[in-house]
Amino acid sequence: MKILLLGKNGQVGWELQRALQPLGQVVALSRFGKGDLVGDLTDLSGLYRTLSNYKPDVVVNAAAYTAVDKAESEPALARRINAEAPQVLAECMAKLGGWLVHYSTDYVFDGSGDHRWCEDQSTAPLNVYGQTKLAGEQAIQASGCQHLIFRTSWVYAARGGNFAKTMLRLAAEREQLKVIDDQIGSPTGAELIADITAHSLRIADCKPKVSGLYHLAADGEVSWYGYASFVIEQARQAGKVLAMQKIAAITTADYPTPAQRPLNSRLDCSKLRNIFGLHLPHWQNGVRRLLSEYKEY
Ligand SMILES: NC(=O)C1=CN([C@@H]2O[C@H](COP(=O)(O)OP(=O)(O)OC[C@H]3O[C@@H](n4cnc5c(N)ncnc54)[C@H](OP(=O)(O)O)[C@@H]3O)[C@@H](O)[C@H]2O)C=CC1
Ligand SMILES: Cc1cn([C@H]2C[C@H](O)[C@@H](COP(=O)(O)OP(=O)(O)O[C@H]3O[C@@H](C)C(=O)[C@@H](O)[C@H]3O)O2)c(=O)[nH]c1=O
Repeated sequence: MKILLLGKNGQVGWELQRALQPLGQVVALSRFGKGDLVGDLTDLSGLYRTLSNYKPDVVVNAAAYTAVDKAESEPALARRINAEAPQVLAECMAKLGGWLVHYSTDYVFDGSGDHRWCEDQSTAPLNVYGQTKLAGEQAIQASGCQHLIFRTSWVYAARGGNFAKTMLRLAAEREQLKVIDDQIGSPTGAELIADITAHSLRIADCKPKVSGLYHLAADGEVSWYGYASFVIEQARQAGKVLAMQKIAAITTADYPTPAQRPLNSRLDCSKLRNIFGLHLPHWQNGVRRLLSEYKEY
């Protein structure tokens, strides 16, 4: 299998570099590309040329515009990277007859209710990032290419920026933290996402019917406040000295941000479980592992 990985230095991209190796020949690109291969998702004609010449069997797109608040003031750039580039990738893979693996987000939903969202439920993103990610999904689906789109949530990894690492940094610097307690979701490790991707691709290679959209999030649920409390408690138990004396649970209304975020980010992952036979571990398992491996911590 000839695999082209885009976004190799992101949280998920970094883990994919490891997880995809056993599947075949992997060429991994950052935004700076390699030789004639273009890796910059803003360069649509360069992407088209790269895929047409290189002719991969699989493109795995881990590159994205992920700055949720900043996207509100850079909608054109977010759309280019999250929607227009995936459309080019999908149209090329439709012509080549290959697979496109792509990642999307819980932020495509409006966050109403307290149920777990299924893949076929109505989307209504509250912010620019979510709107552009949804447009990317839709372009891939419309292209007719064979695809695996994994909608995941609250991604963390030892490498890269994420909420858990922000909380550890703030807890080391400040006496008090205030964290939102009414947005509920499931922190999901990049390592897990990469391993599930590799497993699913192996199955997809012999079963083209699995092409489609899947929810992929760790089991269980928690608020950002509960997640932060868990991370800080684990750090303390491991002997880390923190300045933080108090962590206060606040509401979304108490923490205004440029981008509105959904209250209910619970994803129902039964489709992934049924089609691929995969049981996703509880979010605490992966977060414990992150903390035991995270060097600076
Ligand atoms: N992070 C999260 O909490 C969640 C992420 N997702 C989705 O999962 C996927 C992976 O996310 P994650 O690994 O966390 O994201 P990261 O922000 O860690 O990584 C994104 C990568 O995209 C790259 N990138 C940004 N702009 C461009 C560009 N113009 N051309 C090429 N590469 C570019 C970045 O490059 P550089 O390093 O050079 O900046 C970075 O390596 C994305 O599709 C994201 O939308 C879904 C749910 C939650
Ligand atoms: C730093 C901080 C954040 N928060 C809140 C703000 C926000 O509602 C929540 C998470 O903040 P962040 O900005 O880290 O997370 P955010 O960038 O919104 O995370 C999202 O990223 C994109 C890419 C996704 O696809 C989503 O699944 C999700 O992971 O925590 C606090 O309550 N207190 C704090 O001190």
